[in-house]
Amino acid sequence: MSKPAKILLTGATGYIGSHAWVALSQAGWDVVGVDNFANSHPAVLEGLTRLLSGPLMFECADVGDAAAMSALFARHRIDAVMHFAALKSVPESLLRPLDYMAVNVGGLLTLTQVMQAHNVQRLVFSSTAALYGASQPPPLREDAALEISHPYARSKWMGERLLADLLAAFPAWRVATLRYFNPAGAHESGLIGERPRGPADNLMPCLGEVALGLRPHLWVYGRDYPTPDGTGLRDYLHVQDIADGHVSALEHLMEQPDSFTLNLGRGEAVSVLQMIAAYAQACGRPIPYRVIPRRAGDVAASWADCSQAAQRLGWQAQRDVAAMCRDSWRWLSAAQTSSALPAPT
Ligand SMILES: NC(=O)c1ccc[n+]([C@@H]2O[C@H](COP(=O)([O-])OP(=O)(O)OC[C@H]3O[C@@H](n4cnc5c(N)ncnc54)[C@H](O)[C@@H]3O)[C@@H](O)[C@H]2O)c1
Ligand SMILES: O=c1ccn([C@@H]2O[C@H](COP(=O)(O)OP(=O)(O)O[C@H]3O[C@H](CO)[C@H](O)[C@H](O)[C@H]3O)[C@@H](O)[C@H]2O)c(=O)[nH]1
Repeated sequence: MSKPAKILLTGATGYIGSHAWVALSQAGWDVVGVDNFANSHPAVLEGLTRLLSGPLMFECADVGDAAAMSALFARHRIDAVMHFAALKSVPESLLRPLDYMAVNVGGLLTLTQVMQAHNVQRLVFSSTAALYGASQPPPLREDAALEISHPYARSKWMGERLLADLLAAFPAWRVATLRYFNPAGAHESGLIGERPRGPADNLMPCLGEVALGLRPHLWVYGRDYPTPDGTGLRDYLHVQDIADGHVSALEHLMEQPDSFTLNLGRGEAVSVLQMIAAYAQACGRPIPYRVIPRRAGDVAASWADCSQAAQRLGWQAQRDVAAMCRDSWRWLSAAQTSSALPAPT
C-alpha cells in the first residue's frame, strides 16, 4: 500500500489523540497534530517527543476556526483526517449544551467544509457507545437502537448524521465512524496518559486518585443493579488498543472504497468491584470505597459485540483489564512526581 504523506490529527494532545499519534507514527504515517488545549496540556508534547524521538509537527488551533484550519491545510499536504477534538463530559454537557453543540457539531462541520475545499475526503470520526441506551440487552451491535439521553450523546449523534448526509451527497468520501466503549489505561511507556484539565469523573482516573491518596475513597455508584455483584458492568478497553483500532480503520479507508460505523470494545463485561480489585492489585495498595446511590443517567450494563470490527478491520483488542490498571498506575505515579504536569484535581 502506498501510504499518504500526512494525517491531520485533531485533539492530538488529548487522551486518545496522543496515543493515536504514537500508533500512527509507529505504523509509518506522518502526523500533523492540532489542538487548542481546551482539555489538555502542552506538556503532552514533551512525552510525545520522548516517545517518538524526533520533532513533532504540531499547531495550536481551534478546529472551529475556519481560517486557521484552511491555512493549516494549505501549509501541509493532508491526505486524511482523524478527528478526536471534542468536549466529552456527560455532566458538563448538561450545563453547557451550546458549547457542546458548537465544538462537537460546529467543529466537525467546519472541519469537513475545509476538507472538502481542499479535496481531502478521508475521515476517521470519534463517536461513542453512549449513543446506545438501556432498553436493549448487551452485547450491543452497531445496529442496536440508539437512545440519546444527554447533549453530549446528541452532539455525537448529530455528527454521525452530518457525516451520513455528506456521504450521500459526495460518494467519493470515505468515513470510518468508531463508537468506543470505555477507554482506560495509559501508554505502556508511562510517558503519556490521561490528564484532563477538569475534575475526574470516570472510574479509572478516580481509582488512580484514590491510589495516589488524593481521594480518601472511591464512591461506588450503586450496588443494587441487576448484575452479579450489584455494581455497573462496562466494557473497558485499553487506550492503546483504541489507537491501534484507528490505525486499522485508516488503513482500511485508504485501501477500500468503504465507509462504516464500528464498535471498538473488548466484548467483556467488568463490574466496578472487579475494577477496584484489579486496580488494588496493580498498585499494591488497598482501594477503600463507599457505596452511594446510583448516579443519574447510568445504565446497569453496557458491553460491545465487537465482531464487525474483527471482520471488517481484522482488529481485536489485545490488552486486558490488568494491563489497563498497570499502565494507568505507571503513568499516574510517574506524572505525580514529575513537575512537567500539573497535579490532578
Ligand atoms: N474518553 C472517553 O471516555 C471517550 C469515549 C467515547 C468517545 N470519546 C471521544 O473520543 C474523542 C477523544 O476523547 P479523549 O478522551 O481523548 O478526550 P480529551 O478531552 O482528552 O481530548 C480531546 C482533545 O480535543 C481538544 N479540543 C477540544 N476542543 C477543541 C477545539 N475546538 N479545537 C481543537 N482542539 C480541541 C482538547 O484540548 C483535547 O486535547 C472525543 O471526540 C470524545 O468525544 C471519548
Ligand atoms: O467514581 C466513580 C466513577 C464511575 N463509577 C461507575 O463506574 C462505571 C463506569 O463509569 P464511567 O464514568 O467510567 O464511564 P461511563 O460508562 O459512565 O461513560 C463513559 O463511557 C461511555 C461509553 O460507553 C461514554 O463514552 C461516556 O462519555 C464515558 O464517560 C459506571 O458503572 C459508574 O457508575 C463509580 O462507581 N464511581
